[in-house]
Amino acid sequence: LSRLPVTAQKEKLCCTENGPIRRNPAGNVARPMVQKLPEPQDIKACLEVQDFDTPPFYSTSSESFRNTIEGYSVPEGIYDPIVRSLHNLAHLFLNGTGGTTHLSPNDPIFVLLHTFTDAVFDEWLRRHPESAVYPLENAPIGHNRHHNMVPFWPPVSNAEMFATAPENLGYSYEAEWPARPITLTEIITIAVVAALIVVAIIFTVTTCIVRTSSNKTEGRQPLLGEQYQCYDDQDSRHNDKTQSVV
Ligand SMILES: O=C1C=c2cc(C(=O)O)[nH]c2=CC1=O
Repeated sequence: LSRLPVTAQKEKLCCTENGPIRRNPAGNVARPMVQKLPEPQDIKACLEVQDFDTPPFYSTSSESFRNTIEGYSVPEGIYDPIVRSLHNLAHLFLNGTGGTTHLSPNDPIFVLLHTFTDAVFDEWLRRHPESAVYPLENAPIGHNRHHNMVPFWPPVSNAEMFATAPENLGYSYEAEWPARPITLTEIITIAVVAALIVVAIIFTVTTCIVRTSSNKTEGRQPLLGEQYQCYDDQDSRHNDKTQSVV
């Protein structure tokens, strides 16, 4: 705020009762758990949560990607009422306008935080195409698949926005994501391919050794081996003019 022109500093940036934007990052001494920001490994962990959402499709849902990225679960997905992580933790860390619901959009960090949260969601959609299922019913009002998102106009449903960005929405995120863990199927495939390569190598090497050694053995044999001697004996018998042939 101090970097704004003096006139802007005196003005209310937005029409709230809260006055100018306030930040006191990591300053909430009453809540030590919100004195830190989320870590990169928290992003990695939440990207591995399998299901998009789980009953009751609320802030108490456990093992739900939606509730985890929102920040009501530990980053691995287990719901814990005292935990604040990821998106919520970033809000609460700001400890001021940006940490107060309904005022937080007044802090410009809001846009960055929510854009990054959407980028994580986009990456999750990409990694879990098989379990990317938006709740059809039983979610709170406005949060079922075909409900329209309030307050957008013209109306747009949750289902329409439950889509990967570049392919469906016309924008993309430039972010480096932690490596995806190898799945069991991939481990089995790699093991089978590696085993086949090892067998092929052993077969090739063995064949070469056998051929080389048999070539060597053949090479050492006298040109006139037993069979040639045999022919030789026969020939000499035929040629022996002293023996009568019957
Ligand atoms: O502005 C917000 C403030 C929040 C505080 C929490 C919390 O978990 O206590 N969550 C928030 C979300 C916001 O958007």
